[in-house]
Amino acid sequence: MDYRDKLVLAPMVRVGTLPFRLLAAEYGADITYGEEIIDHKLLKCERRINDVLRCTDIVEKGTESVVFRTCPEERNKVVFQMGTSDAVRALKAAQLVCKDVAAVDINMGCPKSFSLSGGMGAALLTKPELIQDILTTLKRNLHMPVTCKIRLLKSSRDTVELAQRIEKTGVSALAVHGRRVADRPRDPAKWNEIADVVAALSIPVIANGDVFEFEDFERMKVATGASCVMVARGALWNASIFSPTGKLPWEDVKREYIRKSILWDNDIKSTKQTLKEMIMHYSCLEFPEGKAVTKAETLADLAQLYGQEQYYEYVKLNQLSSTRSR
Ligand SMILES: Cc1cc2nc3c(=O)[nH]c(=O)nc-3n(C[C@H](O)[C@H](O)[C@H](O)COP(=O)(O)O)c2cc1C
Repeated sequence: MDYRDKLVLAPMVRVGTLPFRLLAAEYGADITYGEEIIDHKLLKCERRINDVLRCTDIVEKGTESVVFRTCPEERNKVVFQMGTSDAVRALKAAQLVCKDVAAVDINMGCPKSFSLSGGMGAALLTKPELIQDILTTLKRNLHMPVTCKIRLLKSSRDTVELAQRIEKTGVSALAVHGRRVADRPRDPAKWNEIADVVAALSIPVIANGDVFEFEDFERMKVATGASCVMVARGALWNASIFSPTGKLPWEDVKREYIRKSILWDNDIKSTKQTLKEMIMHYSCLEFPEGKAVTKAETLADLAQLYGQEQYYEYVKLNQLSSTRSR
């Protein structure tokens, strides 16, 4: 994986599943992160080839619950992000997915209490020895790029010091979200502190925070010196942010997202959550569309809501005939 001059879709829980990643890639994202998946969960899973959808599934053993789905089309750009607090567990979990993805990333920035209480996410930022243990264990045993994503520490000097320690582990790149753990999403990202990290490292830095228009990619590159820029909310609200020819109407992007969700039989909870996030940004969940999405129980319900019944029937028919021909 080459980390120079890339536009990157950020990891987003419940959002960064296969349809959304493929959508972002179609509009121009060079690298697409999956949602964070916790190592404990992966260790209860097995890898299955899905002959009907022609993809690979990581499925909870003894169930049909798909924890991660990927397909050959995205093999060279998908990054698997993991939550962990233990090197051995992280390695075992990564070994389950490493054949199917381009890189493995460790989340060291999540400020949510479930992460912190498990010693994961931003809890790692205060444990440089553990960071080193996790990253060197992965680097030594996985023959693929390993990266991590951090937030800013309380001073720029501390962030740079930690980033330099991380660089020494041999990671291929470092993603820096320009906010501190206590910052809220509305607080401006500190691009100047990302610039300090870029200046101190030789490996590529992936700069993240407050990109909302295509032009912001270039602005952020110039302001930080980073060669890669990562976007989360700007892509969630309109995945065509990656397109150099300008954003497409939100309605078109939403329709394409629903079609891809149908095609890849995406988890209904994930599809609904992603749609709700989009609707909350442009409209309101209390309006009829929002209420109908909230009420939807299946992809068929959503297909009907967005006038995609024919497409839904066509996809299901194809999948059925593909099942029968095996
Ligand atoms: C809905 C949502 C889910 C997120 N899930 C993750 C995650 O799984 N892993 C992670 O490292 N960051 C996660 N983040 C943080 C983003 O990756 C990103 O660092 C942050 O939103 C700042 O980027 P932005 O200003 O472009 O939104 C999430 C953010 C959002 C909005």
